[in-house]
Amino acid sequence: MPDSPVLKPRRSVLYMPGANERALEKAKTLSADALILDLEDAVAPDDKEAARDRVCAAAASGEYGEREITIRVNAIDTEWHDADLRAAAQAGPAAVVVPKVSSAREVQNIERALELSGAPEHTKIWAMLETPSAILHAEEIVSASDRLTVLVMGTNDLAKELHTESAPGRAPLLGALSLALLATRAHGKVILDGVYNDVKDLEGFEAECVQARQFGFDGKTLVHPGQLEPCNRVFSPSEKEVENARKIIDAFEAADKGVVTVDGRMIESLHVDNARRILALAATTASA
Ligand SMILES: CC(C)(COP(=O)(O)OP(=O)(O)OC[C@H]1O[C@@H](n2cnc3c(N)ncnc32)[C@H](O)[C@@H]1OP(=O)(O)O)[C@@H](O)C(=O)NCCC(=O)NCCSC(=O)C[C@H](O)C(=O)O
Ligand SMILES: [Mg+2]
Repeated sequence: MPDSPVLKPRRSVLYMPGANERALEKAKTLSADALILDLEDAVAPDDKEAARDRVCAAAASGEYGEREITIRVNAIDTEWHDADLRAAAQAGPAAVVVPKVSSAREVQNIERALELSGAPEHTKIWAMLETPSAILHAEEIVSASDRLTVLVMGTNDLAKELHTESAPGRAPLLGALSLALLATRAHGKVILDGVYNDVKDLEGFEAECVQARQFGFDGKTLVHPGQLEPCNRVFSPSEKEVENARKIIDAFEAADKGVVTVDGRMIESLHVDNARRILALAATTASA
C-alpha cells in the first residue's frame, strides 16, 4: 500500500553533501523531518567512493532519531550508480532517492536491483522528476511500483533542461509542477517541492514555501539548515487552521445532515475529510 501523505511529516527534507563529515554530524541535531544524504551533485567525482562509505555508515548508525534518513544515489547512466544502489540497499535507509528518473521501466529496474541486493522492505524508492520526459511520464512513474512512495521535484535540472529563466512566482515551471502533483494525488503518494538556491534570501524562500503548500505539496527539499524553521512553520497547520478544522467536524457531526454552515460557509462531508487531514497532520507535527 502507498504511504498515506499524512502519516509521516515530510515538511522539511534537507540535502547534505555525503562528503561533508561536519554536516553529517550536525544533522543529528537539526529539526528536519527527513535528510537526503547526497552522493550525486554535491559530491565531486574523486570523493564519490569515500562519500558512499560515509553515507552508508551514517544511514545504518541509528543516530538520527526520528528523522527519516535517505540516500541519493548517482544517476542510472553513471559509473557509480550500481555500486551506490548495492551499498544503499545493504545500509537499509528509509529510502533510496534516485535522480533523473524518466520512465516506469527505470523504476521497475531499481525495484528489482534493490530486491536482488537484499534491501529491507522498509527501504522505499523516492524518484526525482527533473527531466521533460519525467514530467510527461509522471503518472506511469509514480504508479510503477508500490515501493515508490515519494516523488521529489528537481527544479534546478528541470529549469536547465527546459531552458527556463528565473521569473517571479516560478511561472515557467508551474505547468510541470502541476502535472507532477496531479500524478501523485491520482495515486495517493507523497510529493516534495524542489530547492530554493539562495540560502541568504529567507523572505523569498518563505514565499516559495507558501506557494508550494498552496499548490498541495507535502513539503519542500532544502539545502541549508537556515531554511528549516520557516519551512516547518509554513507546512504545519497553524493554530487557527486546527481550531477551524475542529469546528467543522463538530458542527457537521452535531447536525447529522449532509450540509451545514460554519461561519457562513457551506460545509459538506468533503470539507470534513479535509478537516480530518489537517488534524492528522497537526498531530504528526505537534511535538516536532
Ligand atoms: C549551500 C552551502 C554550500 C552553503 O554552505 P556554507 O557556506 O558552509 O554554509 P554556512 O556557513 O552558512 O553553514 C552553517 C553551518 O551549517 C552547516 N550546514 C550547511 N549546509 C548544511 C546542510 N545542507 N546540511 C547540514 N549542515 C549544513 C555547515 O556545516 C555549518 O556548520 P558549522 O560549521 O557547524 O556551524 C551548503 O549549505 C550546502 O552544501 N548545502 C547542500 C548542497 C547540496 O546538498 N546540494 C545538492 C542537492 S540540491 C539538488 O541537487 C537539487 C536537484 O537535484 C535539482 O535539480 O534541483
Ligand atoms: Mg538535479
